[in-house]
Amino acid sequence: FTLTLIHQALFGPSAWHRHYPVAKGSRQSPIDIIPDEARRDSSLGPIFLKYDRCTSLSIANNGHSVVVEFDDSDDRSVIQGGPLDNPYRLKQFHFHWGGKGCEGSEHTVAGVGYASELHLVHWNAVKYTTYEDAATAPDGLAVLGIFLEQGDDHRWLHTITDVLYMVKFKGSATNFKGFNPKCLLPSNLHYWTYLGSLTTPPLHESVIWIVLKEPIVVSEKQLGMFRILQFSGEEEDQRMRMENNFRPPQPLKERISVVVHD
Ligand SMILES: Cc1cc(C)cc(S(N)(=O)=O)c1
Ligand SMILES: [Zn+2]
Repeated sequence: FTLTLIHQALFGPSAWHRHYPVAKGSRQSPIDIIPDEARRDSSLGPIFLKYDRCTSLSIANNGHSVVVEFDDSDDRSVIQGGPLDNPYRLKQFHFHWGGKGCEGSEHTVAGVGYASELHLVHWNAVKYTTYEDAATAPDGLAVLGIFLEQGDDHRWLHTITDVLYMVKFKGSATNFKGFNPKCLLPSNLHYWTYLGSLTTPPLHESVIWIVLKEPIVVSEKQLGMFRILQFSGEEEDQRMRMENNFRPPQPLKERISVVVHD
């Protein structure tokens, strides 16, 4: 327990500003979304998700989360519409979660967190030639955030939780082809959107955030499967269970507010 506290103090969110001064920037993520203060913008339309099943490639443990990578060499799997000027290509998705019974989402809604949060990361391949270039540009990335609420078993999440044992340790990866993330979407795509950042270092302020209002429901058992993952590598003797890998909400600063579409 004390090891975790020391680890948090040295490497956790409150220490990131030492190596990444942008951590105290003007458009940091996540934030606490206050629905009653969200502005309506009639020019803001619905988002469209075109996810082609055959672009998923692999699932990996990168020491911070479990990530499913996609083939982003063309526009087969994209998000478009809403606040976006052009299609953004799906590159990867990953999760953030808490400890047993604790909250683990990054964004909160009127101060309330969810059990977990799924991030589908897309990049602007129309304006930028590589993901790396897009990741440092103010309109380079579009991340779709989906809350996971604890309840009944999710019908499709087992396709991910069933293979987590294969990527238990940092640096491990395995084949994960033919997965369509459409099965992880809630029934409606009403969303809040605001300009923000990556929520883990390097914290680039390059993300147009689109956070869905409706959570998906997953069971405590399925959430518990994420906690078999380790922050540490197989060879490290200090076993560090991967949990509470979320950044707390950051100051809204001069961002007037979030915009809502429903
Ligand atoms: C460091 C980092 C990289 C990527 C692609 C995405 C994020 S996040 N959690 O903001 O979606 C963080
Ligand atoms: Zn994330």
